[in-house]
Amino acid sequence: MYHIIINPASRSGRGAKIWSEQIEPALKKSDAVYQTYFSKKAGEVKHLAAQITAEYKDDPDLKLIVLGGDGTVNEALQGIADPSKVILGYIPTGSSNDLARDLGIPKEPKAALDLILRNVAPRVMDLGRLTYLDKDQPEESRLFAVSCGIGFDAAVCAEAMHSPIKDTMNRIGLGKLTYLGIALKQLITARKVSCTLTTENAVNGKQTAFQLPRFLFVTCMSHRYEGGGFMFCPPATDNDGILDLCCVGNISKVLVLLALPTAFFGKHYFVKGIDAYTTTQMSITASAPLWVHTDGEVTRKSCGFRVECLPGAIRMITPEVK
Ligand SMILES: Nc1ncnc2c1ncn2[C@@H]1O[C@H](COP(=O)(O)OP(=O)(O)OP(=O)(O)O)[C@@H](O)[C@H]1O
Repeated sequence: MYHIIINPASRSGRGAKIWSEQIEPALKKSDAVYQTYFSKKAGEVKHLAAQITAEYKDDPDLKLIVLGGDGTVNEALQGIADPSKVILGYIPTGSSNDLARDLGIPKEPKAALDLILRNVAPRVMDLGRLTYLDKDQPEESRLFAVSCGIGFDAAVCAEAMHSPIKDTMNRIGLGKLTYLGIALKQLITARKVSCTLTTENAVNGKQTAFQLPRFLFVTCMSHRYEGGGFMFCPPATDNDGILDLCCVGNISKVLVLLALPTAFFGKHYFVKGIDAYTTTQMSITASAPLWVHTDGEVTRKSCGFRVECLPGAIRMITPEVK
């Protein structure tokens, strides 16, 4: 049986339409056995995933299908009791869809459903786990599928989540322009603070600490794309047990503006001050609290956190073995 969690609010309400006009009719025509779970408000996807995985905890191959954007998948991950028992399918209806982009899952929802119904063998995929280490606040962890980050990229997500024009722009198919506008504004106003980044060498386990004075952002990726197609980490592979980092240090904002379009093609490392690292786990301590995101979901500002790769933590329905 397929357990399908639906975020009707994804892409400013298009999720509901895609479900009722494309996915539900196709499912009814098929012989698939399924149960649906609609989120009614933000935060509910986590509870639905927790409820399903608790109720079917004895099923080692629980088929959990998420219809929504990257943020919906991220929320579902927070609720799944034991990811190793879950086979995750994804029907992308968000505006960024970076997870689907990297996995090769069709962006056309009906084609994504067809892939799920074809019953292809799932493959393992790494997850990341971010644990906040702020003093005076309880330790809290969040899983992520695509990436997590601190600084500019998270600030863009934070503002986009509450942007009054995002819905209107999404409705007329120009959602990406919202992000572009917010990114420009955030770039102008971004406060650069310093941080210490500690990585662990993926091969020999050796730890290295870097000082990044006045950094703009650090993103830690399991997949290649974030932010709607920016290929910040071209070598990132989601089943190698390694996380890839893109660190944007103390470079002029004009240079950042020049480098950002090249990041769509993964060519931004020509700029001195943008550096790539690989790690199995890393920690970051910033001199002031900054926004932090996991898969574009922003819940708080933080001065420090640890990130680790959870190799092969979940099984994912994808078109081909990478
Ligand atoms: N019924 C609902 N009403 C409002 N918000 C919801 C609902 N269900 C889930 N959410 C919220 O929607 C957000 C996830 O949206 P998601 O990122 O998947 O789509 P999107 O915003 O269209 O895509 P993108 O992030 O790519 O722009 C989460 O923050 C989640 O809490």
